[in-house]
Amino acid sequence: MKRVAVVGGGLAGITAALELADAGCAVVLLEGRPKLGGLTHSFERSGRWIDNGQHVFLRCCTSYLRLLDRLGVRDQVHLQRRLDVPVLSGRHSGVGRIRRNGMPAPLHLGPALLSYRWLTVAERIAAVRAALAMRRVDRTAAEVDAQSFGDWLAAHGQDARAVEALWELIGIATLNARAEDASLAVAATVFQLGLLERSDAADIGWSSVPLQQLHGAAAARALTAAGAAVRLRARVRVLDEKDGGWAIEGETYDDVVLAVPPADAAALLPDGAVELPGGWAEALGSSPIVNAHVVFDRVVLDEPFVAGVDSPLQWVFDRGTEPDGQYIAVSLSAADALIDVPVADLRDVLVPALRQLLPAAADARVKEFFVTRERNATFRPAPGSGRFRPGATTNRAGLHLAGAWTATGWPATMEGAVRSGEAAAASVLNAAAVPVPDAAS
Ligand SMILES: Cc1cc2nc3c(=O)[nH]c(=O)nc-3n(C[C@H](O)[C@H](O)[C@H](O)COP(=O)(O)OP(=O)(O)OC[C@H]3O[C@@H](n4cnc5c(N)ncnc54)[C@H](O)[C@@H]3O)c2cc1C
Repeated sequence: MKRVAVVGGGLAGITAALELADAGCAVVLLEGRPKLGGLTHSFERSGRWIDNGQHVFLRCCTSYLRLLDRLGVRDQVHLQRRLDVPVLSGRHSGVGRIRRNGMPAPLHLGPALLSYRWLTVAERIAAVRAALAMRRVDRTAAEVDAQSFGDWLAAHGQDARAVEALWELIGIATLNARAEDASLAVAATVFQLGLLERSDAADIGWSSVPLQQLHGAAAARALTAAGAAVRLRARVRVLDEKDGGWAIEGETYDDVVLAVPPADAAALLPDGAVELPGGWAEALGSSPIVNAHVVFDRVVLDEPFVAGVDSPLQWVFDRGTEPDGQYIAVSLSAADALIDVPVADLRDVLVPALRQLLPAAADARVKEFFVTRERNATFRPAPGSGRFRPGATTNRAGLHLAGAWTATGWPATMEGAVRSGEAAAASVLNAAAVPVPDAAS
């Protein structure tokens, strides 16, 4: 029986550990923090469960959905029957909608784009043309990775308004980067797999329960039931090669899966284990996400979520109505300019913006306002970042890598993390990864 240590208990490590335990390996999962779930976690505050940041997924996230099945929590997420995003403006009244019809791709989005309220008719036609051209981008080519998504949009007739009110509406939330700062290859992955290749791919899903319950707690149960040992508060500081295996804190393993963030991986990897340029972890970098949590004294949002244009707000989520109010989360991605702004200053900007976007909030009283900040929420999917993303198999026998930042082709998402965990498990088992269809039926 192979003895495997999985270091890191985020979605990547959870997936690798479960797959390896299911395949008959003796698995020990070592997580530095007191709970599993990594960047998807929750905490209790004033009697409410708060997620560190709103998370959504798409129907095309087939590996993530398979993990939810394995964890026995698929019934704890909600998945739209059909993509429908209400888009509100901070300057004008009315609702634009990005939604699909029942037609096959790419016709499923045509009517919505051609009637999209926040663009002129000429911009809508140009957007349809660009969307069709985006279907043909080779997302696997290194020269495409080196190009900027923003440059590509400009070269395909997308003006600043179309970038802001359409492409970045989706792009910033999924890439955690502005178009000009994002690799065309990573953007093409999102738009091709998420929107343009299958009509149902972009139906949006979200958890109906706190993320800690959906991922961390469910994973601890599933791993224990599968015979894996879960060790919390077990931060790994050194990885030693020993007798053809690997030693961690005095115990030896045949294989190790390092499923930790890039900087932690760089610190633990032996010299020469990956063929990446020196300083790769710093070069990959990280990008922040800020969430503002606002409790109003009445219901102000009667949709599960809305997106904003002409507004500092990006996406606004209903986090639950309460007997005397509603809890709203505002998710702000690519938040470099906001990550260090004091709470009071964020409140001064975001609460008036909420009142402008949501008419029902105009006279509502704010009962609570607080902020969660994730400085290292994702790696930066900058043009050329692909060359800093290693695959699951390293140059050292028995040493494997996982994490949303590894070479999955995806931006740093839950789907990317789970896919990387699958790839690492396949690398340990010395087997080809089981091909996953790109979108669930
Ligand atoms: C606020 C926010 C919003 C997001 N929104 C979305 C979204 O809407 N949709 C989406 O798909 N994705 C979203 N993401 C991204 C998604 O959460 C991540 O891509 C994914 O969870 C990363 O999983 P991971 O396992 O690769 O890494 P991590 O979750 O970072 O897990 C790594 C784990 O390793 C542990 N660790 C580190 N060093 C050591 C060590 N030396 N020893 C032991 N353990 C160690 C860490 O404690 C951590 O638990 C969001 C992220 C954030 C922060």
